Formats: sequence, C-alpha cells, structure tokens
Amino acid sequence: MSTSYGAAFALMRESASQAWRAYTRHAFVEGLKDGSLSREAFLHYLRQDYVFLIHFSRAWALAVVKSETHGEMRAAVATVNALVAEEMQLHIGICEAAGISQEDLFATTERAENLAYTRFVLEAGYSGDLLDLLAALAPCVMGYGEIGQRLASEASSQTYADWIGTYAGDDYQEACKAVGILLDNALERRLGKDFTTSPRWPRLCKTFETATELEVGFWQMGLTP
Ligand SMILES: Cc1ncc(C[n+]2csc(CCO)c2C)c(N)n1
Repeated sequence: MSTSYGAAFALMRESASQAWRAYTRHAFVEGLKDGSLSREAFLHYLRQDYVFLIHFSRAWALAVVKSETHGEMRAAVATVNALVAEEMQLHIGICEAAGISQEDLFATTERAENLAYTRFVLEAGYSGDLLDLLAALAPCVMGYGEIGQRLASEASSQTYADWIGTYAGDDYQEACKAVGILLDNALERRLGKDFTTSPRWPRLCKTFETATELEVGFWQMGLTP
C-alpha cells in the first residue's frame, strides 16, 4: 500500500515505524473506524482542522517559493489550489452540515498541539530547502491516504463513512501519488540517485518522524475537546 506513494516515502516511513504506527492506528482513528468516536470529539477535531488547513495552505505556498523547476512549481501550485479552492470549502460545508456555523468555525481558538505542528512545518520550510519542507509535509498527506485506504476496507460502522470516503477516494489517492513523485524527484535532483547515502538523509528522516509525532499529538488533542 505505502509503496505506491513513492520510494522515499516508503523509506522514511520505515525509519519512523513506531511513530507511524502510533499515528495511523491512533485511538481516534480506531474510533472513526468502528463509529465509537464521540460526536463532540469529531466536531472539535473538525474545527481545529480548519485552522490547520489554513496554515497547511501557507506551507504549500512556501513550497512554490522553494521550487527550483517548473515541474516542482506545478506540483506545489496544484496542491495549494486543491487546498484553498476545494478542501477548505469542503470543510466549511462539512462543518455547516454538522451544525458548526461559519462564524463559529472562524472564531475557533487554535490549540497548542495544532499550533506546534503547523509552525514546525512552516519553520522547516523557512530555514531549509524544498526537501526539508516536503519531509515535514509528507506524513500529513500520505498518512491520511493510508488511513483512508485501511478504514475503507475495515470500517464496521457508517457513522464516519463520509470522512473515510474522502481520503480513500481516487482523487485523494492520486494526490498522494503525485506528492510521492514530487518528493522522489526533488531528492534525486538535489542529492542524486543514491539520496539515502547523502549526509542530509538522516535529518530529513528525523523531520519526517517529528511531523509524524505531531500528527499523533493532533489526534490526541482531538480526543480532549
Ligand atoms: C491534522 C491533519 N493532518 C492531515 C490532514 C490531511 N490533509 C491536510 S492538508 C491535505 C492536502 C495536502 O497537503 C491533507 C490531505 C488533515 N486534514 N489534518
């Protein structure tokens, strides 16, 4: 499953296997799977996730700034557009259907766990190059792809079927593959074909692992409205 998201992602995931498991099999995720997650926790998560998406859009916009080729710019711009034009709008719609008004959504106070994660990603990009930024962005993109795929086949409840369907769907799975290709190509361009032998590789894996741990923190925050 994970191999379809590219070679570098598979290696980074392996290097952070403990944190990756804690992220993709978190109690919040299992609650989405069997429907046992409380509505209160889910709505709280959605509110925080809207704020999260604002800062993630900014981080992907930074990926345009840090691009070195037209192909990289195109891939980053496509993600910014999907986030701002579609996903954020979709989120507003989901929240509205769940009884969270736009006013309520925009008035959400950002939780510390949320702030820590998004600013860590932005900082990786500000002080590094596109590789540092993509290593911090990858767990978010691919993690939800993997969770969506697994829950689509294992879910024992329809309660959160919409959420699962979004990430298990073809559009989202294609986006994960595109980011996998972007990451592989960006690494080869800057560090060569044998990018894992570069002195930069361990640090990139560490950045990936830290972002994965911050995803665990985000789920944990979701369980404590
Ligand atoms: C906490 C948290 N982590 C990951 C995602 C998933 N996600 C965020 S932005 C984006 C598009 C590409 O970057 C995707 C799939 C989320 N919604 N919330």
